[in-house]
Amino acid sequence: MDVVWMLLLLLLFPLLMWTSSTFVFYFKKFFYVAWMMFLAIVGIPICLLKSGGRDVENMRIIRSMVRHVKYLFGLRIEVSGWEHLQTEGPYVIISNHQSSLDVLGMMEILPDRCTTIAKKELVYAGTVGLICWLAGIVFINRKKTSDAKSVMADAAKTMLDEQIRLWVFPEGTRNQNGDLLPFKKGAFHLAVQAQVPIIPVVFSSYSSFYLRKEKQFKSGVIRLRILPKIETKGLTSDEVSCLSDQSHSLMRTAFLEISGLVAKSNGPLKH
Ligand SMILES: CCCCCCCCCCCCCCC(=O)SCCNC(=O)CCNC(=O)[C@H](O)C(C)(C)COP(=O)(O)OP(=O)(O)OC[C@H]1O[C@@H](n2cnc3c(N)ncnc32)[C@H](O)[C@@H]1OP(=O)(O)O
Ligand SMILES: CCCCCCCC/C=C\CCCCCCCC(=O)OC[C@@H](O)COP(=O)(O)O
Repeated sequence: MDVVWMLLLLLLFPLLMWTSSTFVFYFKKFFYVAWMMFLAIVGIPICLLKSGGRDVENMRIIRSMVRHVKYLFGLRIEVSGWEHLQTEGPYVIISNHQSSLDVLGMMEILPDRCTTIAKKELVYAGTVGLICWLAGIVFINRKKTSDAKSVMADAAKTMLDEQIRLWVFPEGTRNQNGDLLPFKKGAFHLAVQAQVPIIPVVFSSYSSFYLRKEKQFKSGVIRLRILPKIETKGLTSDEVSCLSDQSHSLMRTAFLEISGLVAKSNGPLKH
């Protein structure tokens, strides 16, 4: 009887993959999480052997382990503006955030000695959480601004002491509304406190291949544009709002351009 069920399932699987885009969506989502968990199981001992504990250098291991994943999902990543990452010393990278798939684009361009700021809940994500901790990811409690601010102030000092770069998602959450959300201020305070440049990175809209609400996950292209650095030397906390607005405007323009979208007088966007 078990064999009959097995055969039925084996027949049903390709049929569902062929006929149901919803099935494909859930299968790919499940496979993405499962594969990342598996990669982390392999990566954790490698990190421990190489660096003996929590160390930003472990990000190199994650980077090299994750780079093939785009092929498994039929995704192509086109990067422009590489020259803007040729900057010595610490800096803050800011990017828009649409989905956990952003990790694929992130690992495509992640500079050496660069880690990220993430919500504290991620540390509990099983093996992925553990490898994130080992790679020096800075966890913040988004619900407690004062805690998050003090963790980020410490991060500003560590960046300088240990020559570390930090990647921040200034929208503060995942967003697939076809536009950028208003920016939170943490990334800009961080850069001003450390007096380091900001390098904006923009991911094109995933709406042509990945739609959460419509349950679609097809093959597609992610365009990644690295923008010129924005200096913060001499700026004070009074100029943070201005810096945030300037970055938002530059990134929104790039987002629209590389996504093939047009803005309707700052309102909703159309293809
Ligand atoms: C082998 C396989 C392995 C696979 C593993 C792959 C690993 C890859 C990991 C990828 C991880 C991706 C994770 C992504 C995320 O988790 S995104 C979510 C978390 N990130 C953020 O939220 C960052 C952005 N948020 C902020 O920066 C916020 O500003 C925050 C600090 C959290 C505060 O939030 P909030 O209060 O809601 O917002 P405001 O910005 O409006 O701030 C309120 C006032 O506080 C002032 N402020 C903010 N920050 C600071 C600061 N650092 N210092 C001083 N003051 C600060 C801000 O100016 C506001 O005051 P005013 O209104 O200006 O007076
Ligand atoms: C004990 C098992 C728990 C299982 C949990 C599975 C966790 C996911 C595991 C693998 C996914 C691939 C690695 C991606 C890491 C990226 C994390 C991410 O993108 O987090 C979302 C966060 O930016 C914003 O979240 P909100 O939308 O604001 O909330």
